[in-house]
Order: sequence, then C-alpha cells, then structure tokens
Amino acid sequence: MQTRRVTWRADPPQTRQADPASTAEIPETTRARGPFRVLATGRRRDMSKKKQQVSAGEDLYGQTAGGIGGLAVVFGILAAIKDKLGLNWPATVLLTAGTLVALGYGAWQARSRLLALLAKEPAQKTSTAPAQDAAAGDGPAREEQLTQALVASKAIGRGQYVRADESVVTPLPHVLGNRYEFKVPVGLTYRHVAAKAGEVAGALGATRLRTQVERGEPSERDVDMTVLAQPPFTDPFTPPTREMILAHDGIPFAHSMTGELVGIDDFTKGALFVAGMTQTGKSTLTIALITCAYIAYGPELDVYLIEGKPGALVRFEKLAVRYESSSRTAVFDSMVCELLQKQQDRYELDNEAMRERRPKPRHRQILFIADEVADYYVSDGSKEAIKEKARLVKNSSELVRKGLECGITVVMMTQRPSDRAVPVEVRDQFKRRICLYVSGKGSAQVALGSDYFKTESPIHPALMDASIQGQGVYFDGVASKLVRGIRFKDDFIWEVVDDILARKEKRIEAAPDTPVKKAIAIMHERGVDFIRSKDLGPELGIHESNPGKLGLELKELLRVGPEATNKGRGYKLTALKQAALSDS
Ligand SMILES: Nc1ncnc2c1ncn2[C@@H]1O[C@H](COP(=O)(O)OP(=O)(O)OP(=O)(O)O)[C@@H](O)[C@H]1O
Repeated sequence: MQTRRVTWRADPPQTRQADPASTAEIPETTRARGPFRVLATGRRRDMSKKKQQVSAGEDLYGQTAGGIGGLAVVFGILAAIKDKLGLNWPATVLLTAGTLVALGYGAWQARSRLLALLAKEPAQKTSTAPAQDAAAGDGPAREEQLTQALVASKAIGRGQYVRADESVVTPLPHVLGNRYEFKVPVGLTYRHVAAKAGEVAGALGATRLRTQVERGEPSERDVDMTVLAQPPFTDPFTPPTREMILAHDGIPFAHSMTGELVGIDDFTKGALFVAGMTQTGKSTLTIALITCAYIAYGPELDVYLIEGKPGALVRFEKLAVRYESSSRTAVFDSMVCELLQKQQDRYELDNEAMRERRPKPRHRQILFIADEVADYYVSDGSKEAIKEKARLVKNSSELVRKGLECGITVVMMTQRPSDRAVPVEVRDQFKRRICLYVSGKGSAQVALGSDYFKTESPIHPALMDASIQGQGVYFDGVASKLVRGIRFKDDFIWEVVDDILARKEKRIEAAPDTPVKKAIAIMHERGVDFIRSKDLGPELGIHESNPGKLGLELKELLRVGPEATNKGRGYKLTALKQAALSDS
C-alpha cells in the first residue's frame, strides 16, 4: 500500500514575519516581541518625536500642579484626624503612617496566600510555560488543528500543545481519511488521548466509531490515531490472497477499518470467544479464521469442529480430525474429554522429555471450534444434570485455559450473549473476544467481559451499523479495535480444502510403511470410510475372537484405539489418516 506522508508544520515564524501585509492579523503578543515590534515602534518613533518635545513642558506643569493638590489633600486629611482624635501634630502623623503600613502588610499577606493556592493547581494546568513561549513565538511551532481538538476534548491541558515538528498526517488510500501520528506533551501518554477518543473525534468533526487511537512508536507519548472520512466499512475490502495471508504475521480473520489484515498473532497465546446476534457474521469470520489457519499451517493443523446442525463448518468436514453436527451435550462433552486426554498426553510427553534432558517435542497445532456453545450448557435442573453441567463447565474451562500451553486453541461462538447462556467460568478463560452487533450494553459486557467498559478506549458494539454484516469489536484483552470479518468466496475456500487434502494424501503416501498405513490401504481397496475391528483384525494378522482383547491388540499395533459407533466398534478412515500423519 503506497501512502504519501505529509508533515504537518505550521508556517515557521520567519515565513510569517516576512509578510508585512499580514500585520493586522498578527496577534498583539506576536507583534510586541518579534521584528514586527521593531517595524511598528520605528514608525511610531519618527512620527512622534516633535510631539514628545512639545508635551515635555506641559508634563512638568501638570506634575507640579498635581503635587501641590496632593499635598493639600494629605494636609487636610491629617488636620481632620488631629481635630477628631484631639492629638498633637507629631502623634497624628505617626499614627496615620503606622495604620497605612499595617494595611499594606495585610494586603501583601493576602496576595501571597492567594498565589500559593493557585500554585497548587494540577501540573497539566500549570505547565503553560512552553505554550506561552510558543504562542509568543519563542518555542517550537504548534500543530493548531490537533492542539485545538485535544484541548477542547480535555485530552491535553489548556496551556499544552502538540508540536508541529512532532506530528505527521498521512492521507489514507482511497480517500478513506487521515492517520495522525503525533507526540503528546511531556507528562502525558497516548492513553490520555485514548480515554477521550469520543471527544477528540467530535472535536475533529468525526464520530467515535470512525476514530481509532492506538499507541504509536517509539514511546508512550506517541499516538497513532486514525480518523475516517466516512462510516467504517462503507465499502467492502477485497479478501486477501494466499500470498498476503502467508506474509501476515499471524492468522488473519478480519480487516481493520483501514483495510489492514487483523488476526491472532499466535495461536498459542489466546483462545477466542465470538459473540453476536443471529446473522451478524460469526460463522463467516470463523470460516475465514479456519481457512487462513490451513493456509498458514498446511497439513500440520488438526481441526475439531462441532455445530448444532450441518452448517457453515461442514465445508471442512473432510479435513477435520473430527467433525460433529449435534446439539447434544454428550457429543460436545466427548470432544472436550478427547481433547483433554490429548492435553494430558502432551503434558506427559513434555515431562518425559524434560526428565531425559531432551528438547520439548513439537506438537501439531489443534484448533477446536464449537458453534452455539450455549446449547451445550443447558440443564433440565435435575440433580444429575446439574452435576453433569458442573463437570462440563470445569472440563471445558480447563481446556480453554490450559490447552494453549500444549498447542490446543479453542474458539467458541454464541448468538446468545446473555449472562446465563454460556457460564461465566468458561467465558472468563478467553483472553481474546469478538463482539459482533449486539443491541445492549449487557450483552456487550457478556461478550467482551464485565470490565470491558472500564478499559482503555472501549467501543460500544451497539453503535455499529447493524446492516453492515461481519462488523465487530475485537478486544485482545488490552485494547479494542473495530474489525470486519473476511468473507472469502466459496471457490477460494474449496481451493484451500482441496490443496490441504492433496498434501495430506502425499504425506501419508510418503510415510514409512506401518500397520496404520496398511489399514488405510485395506479401506481404500474396499472403498469404505469405516471398518469394524473384527474385520480389520484378521487383515492385520490378529485372530482374536474376544472383542475386548481384539480392541486392545489393535490399539497396541496401530497406536490408536477403535471407536464405538452406530456401526459397531471400529476405525474411521479419517482417524487412521490422522494417525498416519502424526507418525510422518
Ligand atoms: N464480512 C462480511 N461481508 C459481507 N457479508 C457478510 C460478512 N459477514 C457476514 N456476511 C453475511 O451475513 C450473513 C450472515 O452471516 P453469518 O452466517 O456468518 O452470520 P452468523 O452470525 O453466523 O449467523 P447465525 O448466528 O444465524 O448462524 C451471510 O449472508 C453472510 O454472507
């Protein structure tokens, strides 16, 4: 993206002073100090020399007359005091002088106290020296538009200002608006501006939704502020190409309001909670995340998906290690338990490596995505159901919290961001949250966290235009930004799915010959995607009639156990391929 960087500098004082025609517009303070003062007083001096000589005699006469008048008045006052108090002349003079001195001292004391009180005002208000200097033409030039907006919004103090040589404005491409990069005065940080984002937006003639304030570089004083010329996402951004996704530092899933890619920088650092009313764009955004994750990780990514009924996620059914379309708690619970077991296995492998002084093994990245999770936490209120729910809440919270450490990232979605729908114990484990359009503050707090509105520069999701689907607030635990989920064309998604499928097949083909690979070949020959243990056993040389023993022997040979399905105990092709990939 090519942008033109323009430095906003007020005209340097020299340039302005070189234009005598503008004298009338120069404030009195400026004229009184710089070369303007020389020009003005020079002219006055020539014109008034004669006047000064004529008026000198008149001044002397006037001052003498005034002196005589003053003496007469003082003598009169003293005579009146002497007469009233019946004192002699020396006593009257001494008493009057003493009273005047006492009154003068009292006035001095009162003035000192008043000055001391004023000196205790906040630093923001008292640090006016540089501003006065600048206004007077001695300090660095000020950036007027920003200064006025920041002072009016109380982001900086009255006497403070933004220096012109410390501010840059960059017009955004496609006339989207402007990006302001500037330093706030010493003693303040970008947070002072972020906390007043709405007011600053207003002062610049924009809305809060069109304004984004972030920390700039290199210091806390640096502000990076974007102000859009029109409502965000008025025009859609083009979805990124495969190359752009690979070049992005992380896994993208959305565009920022200026069209940059926004994503999870590292899957190992945060689970994601996505909430928003129905048809607001949760699935579209999540599909973008899965697509980009596959592009970034390739066949190294293991995806587990569950949704109430076959819907948006079914696109990835063939690629997923496990895909379920069920709103039954038991199914969700079984997935959580399976992943907790994986988590436990990975911990043990890590500990073993540690004990043997080997480097920690690299685990395949797991992405677990559950749509409409609220459905899985319902309970009919019976004693048993309450107990089951408590267990599920504990297990799923643990998976979200601890999964990250061993490469398991959880994404949960809900269209019911109400306090009771998804238990708070589970919600609290999510560091990253996205709230698409919701109508109330309560829902926003459920989606983004109860303390969200006390954070740096919160954006109220209800302010978003509900007609722009996919728009949401992304909160990474520290700061929020307005984003819009990427909407990939179906063709692009299918291309990615086919590419990963082909790469997985190649990897399995290239893997060493193992019993798992033999089992896969048998299933391919038979053209089935499920095989019962009792059919697979003899093919692999296990002739055991006891189903329990057969299962155990198969597990030992294949290093993956059979599953109980409605077709009996046996192996799914996807599970075996997964096992083959893990071995490769
Ligand atoms: N970023 C986007 N750009 C354009 N259209 C979008 C975007 N995100 C979502 N949409 C459109 O909005 C509609 C709803 O999207 P989606 O199915 O993702 O919403 P949802 O919140 O998952 O809905 P539900 O909760 O009912 O499952 C779809 O028609 C989708 O194409």
